[in-house]
Amino acid sequence: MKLKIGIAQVDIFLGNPQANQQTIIDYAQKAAQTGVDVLLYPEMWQTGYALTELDRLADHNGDESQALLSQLAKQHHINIVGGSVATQRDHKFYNTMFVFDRYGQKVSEYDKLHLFGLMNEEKYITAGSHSNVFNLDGVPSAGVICYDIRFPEWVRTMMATGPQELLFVTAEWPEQRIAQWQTLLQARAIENQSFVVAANRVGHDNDNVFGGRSLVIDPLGNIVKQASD
Ligand SMILES: NC(=O)CCC(=O)C(=O)O
Repeated sequence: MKLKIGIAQVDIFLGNPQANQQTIIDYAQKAAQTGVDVLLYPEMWQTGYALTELDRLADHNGDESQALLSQLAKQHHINIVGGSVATQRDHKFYNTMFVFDRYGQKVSEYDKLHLFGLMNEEKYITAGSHSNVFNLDGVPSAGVICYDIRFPEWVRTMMATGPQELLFVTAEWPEQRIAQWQTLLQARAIENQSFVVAANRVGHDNDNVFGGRSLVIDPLGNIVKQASD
């Protein structure tokens, strides 16, 4: 099975879902025009890390994000690994990935399990409790969110269940640790003998400059493609 992968390595407007939704719409269109089978978006693409404004910004049950991603998947007939968005459920906030198949059907929903203290995530966000495996065009796959890649045993346990052949990673990974980004992703590819597809955002927010360098890595750890900063 051969899959053409699209990675949306985009900037994110802090606390501005409308502007960010337009970016996501534009990239789905570009992906469809170039025959992409699976499109991956970055972490927290609706809002960025506007964590102090989650009361106002978090997507209730993820309804708005899910409707948009489902519609784009169906309209363009592409699978979408929807990065992640800030969601609100039962008076708690989560960092949630939604995955949709080509027919607009949701195939997975995952709340980030390892919260990143250096970006204050654990002060505002509730950790998820389960892993994230799904099947896209017959390819067994898994998805993780940013800091999750620093937990190799946990990733390995999830990847071994299939075994999963493809690991999708969505991120807001700062430039200052970008060398670790690459090394960690190559390690996850090698130890799981799987492809790794990783989307990192570019641009900056009030606290961080983000490093881009989105990657596709083969099961031997070789870099198949790497974006710039
Ligand atoms: N958004 C994140 O989880 C960032 C993780 C990160 O930067 C790291 O070094 O780990």
